[in-house]
Amino acid sequence: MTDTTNNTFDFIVVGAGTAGCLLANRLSANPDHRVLLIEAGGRDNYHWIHIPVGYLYCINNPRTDWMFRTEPDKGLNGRSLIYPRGKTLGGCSSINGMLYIRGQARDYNHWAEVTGDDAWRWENCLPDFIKHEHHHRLDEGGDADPEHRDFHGHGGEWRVEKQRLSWQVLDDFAEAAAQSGIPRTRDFNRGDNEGVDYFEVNQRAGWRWNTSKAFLKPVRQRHNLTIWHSTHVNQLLFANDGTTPRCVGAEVVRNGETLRVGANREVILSAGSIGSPQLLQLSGIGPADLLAEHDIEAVSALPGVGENLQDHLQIRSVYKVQGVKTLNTIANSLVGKAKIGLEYALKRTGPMSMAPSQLCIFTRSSEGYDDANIQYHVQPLSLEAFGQPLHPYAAITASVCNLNPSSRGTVRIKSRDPRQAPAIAPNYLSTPEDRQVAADSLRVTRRIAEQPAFAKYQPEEVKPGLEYQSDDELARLAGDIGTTIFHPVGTARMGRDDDPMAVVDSRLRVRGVTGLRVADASVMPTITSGNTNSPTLMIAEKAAGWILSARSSY
Ligand SMILES: Cc1cc2nc3c(=O)[nH]c(=O)nc-3n(C[C@H](O)[C@H](O)[C@H](O)COP(=O)(O)OP(=O)(O)OC[C@H]3O[C@@H](n4cnc5c(N)ncnc54)[C@H](O)[C@@H]3O)c2cc1C
Repeated sequence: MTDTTNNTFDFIVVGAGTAGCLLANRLSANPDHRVLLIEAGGRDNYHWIHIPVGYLYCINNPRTDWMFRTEPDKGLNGRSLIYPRGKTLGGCSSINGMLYIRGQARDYNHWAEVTGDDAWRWENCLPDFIKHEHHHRLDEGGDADPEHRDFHGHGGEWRVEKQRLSWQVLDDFAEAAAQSGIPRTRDFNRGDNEGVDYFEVNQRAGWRWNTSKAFLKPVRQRHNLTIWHSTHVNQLLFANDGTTPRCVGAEVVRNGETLRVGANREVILSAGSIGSPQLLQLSGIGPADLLAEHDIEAVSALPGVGENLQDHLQIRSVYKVQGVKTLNTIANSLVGKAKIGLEYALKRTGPMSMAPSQLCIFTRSSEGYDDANIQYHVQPLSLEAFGQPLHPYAAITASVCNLNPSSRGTVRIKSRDPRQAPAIAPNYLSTPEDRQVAADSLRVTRRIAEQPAFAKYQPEEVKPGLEYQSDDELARLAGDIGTTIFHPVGTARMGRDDDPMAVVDSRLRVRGVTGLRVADASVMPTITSGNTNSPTLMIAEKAAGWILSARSSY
């Protein structure tokens, strides 16, 4: 191994994903800080990253995806899922659905309770969402209402736009939702997201807006910022002078060579909900029995590392429809495909500018809930599974997920080899409550589909199928048709000092060591009620503030 004393920085950020790109930007804003950002994937120069519909070609593609799979899952009737995670500059923000959703105020108030730190209350998170935001309704000539500025920002790096498309069948599904009693909303992001409307997206003029373009590109010229892509971090390095172990850098593989890089002040782990617990475990921070099983010397025995995995399981109902166009029928002919390509080439609009989902609904699966506990992603298309062809008939998909599942899974290394993927076991639908919400939410889908605005298309429930009616049947069917909506969180969760399963404290410092924080989706104690990208950016914004305000290393 080459020991490169020249490779010493003030801060090392591991992982140039959603959180890592923002952190590198903020930490290098002070020219006195030497910052190294390390990313295992390559540059984000693949054209399908930037054309919105290209997420279809980035998922399950080794050029942009880690190509993980879950363990066979009992709740999914033994199925194993592909489990995409972005492997390129921008991380998952380069391959995700671009949907901009913050969650609910109660999510963050709960984090504040769990950690005992009011910094996580909704009103104290709001400024960190707003800080980097550039919201279309606040543009000159935008249609912001007077309160909009209380909730949204303008002039930040993170662009939020309106979608550049419209579908009659989705307008009518939205009307059907309203007819079923769900209120219309114009903004999902003010703390209470109940309602129906089109999603807002992270795009700029019809192109994907990922965190690499937003936070890295404008500052790449900074002399104090070094970006190493195509560089795999094998493990974190610790100095132990008999007191508390201190994280002093990382071992990386770059251009085929194994190197050590040093950090004078802090290492910030932003490798995501799979990569961060994997790296902690490989570095001797994890459950004592797991470390012993792989003969890894314990630096800090923390039983919570890799536990508490939470994800949203989307249950995809498919409705065949009559007398209206969907993407299935348009894209199934050569002329249709050509028209779609031409529209995007000329105007950056239409299906190629499409995020994976267009219409959003937050509602309750049953009367017993005080707030929305399920979310819909509705699409004017249907297919058997991602990567497979569209069905040959006109159809829509109404995918519903339980926002606050009680099932918990794990991420555990399978060997000491840093190149070997860890075992990912989400344990979906493993609690009676989650199975009940799954069954009830399928009934809510049916109720919406029965309303006059949608019933006029004579919808036929192809999946799961009206022959299934009981709780047990619907929960089992949910296991057959359910799949990840790509939101793993919680595997290095924060908590109070006396919480044995907490991995980091409320300021994201790893327990039992110094010089190391985790700042990414893995620190969430509970999953947010919605999509997880913007909450992760908010976490990174907070972390950057805390790191910069610390006078020296702690
Ligand atoms: C297909 C898909 C669709 C999604 N759709 C949406 C959506 O529409 N809206 C939404 O809000 N959220 C969505 N999400 C979720 C959201 O994108 C993630 O929650 C968020 O990006 C997580 O950010 P992160 O910083 O925690 O991790 P990541 O963005 O995954 O960043 C981690 C980075 O660390 C790197 N890394 C990992 N291990 C190592 C290592 N050993 N060495 C060096 N580098 C390493 C990775 O390559 C990656 O770049 C989606 C995710 C996916 C995958």
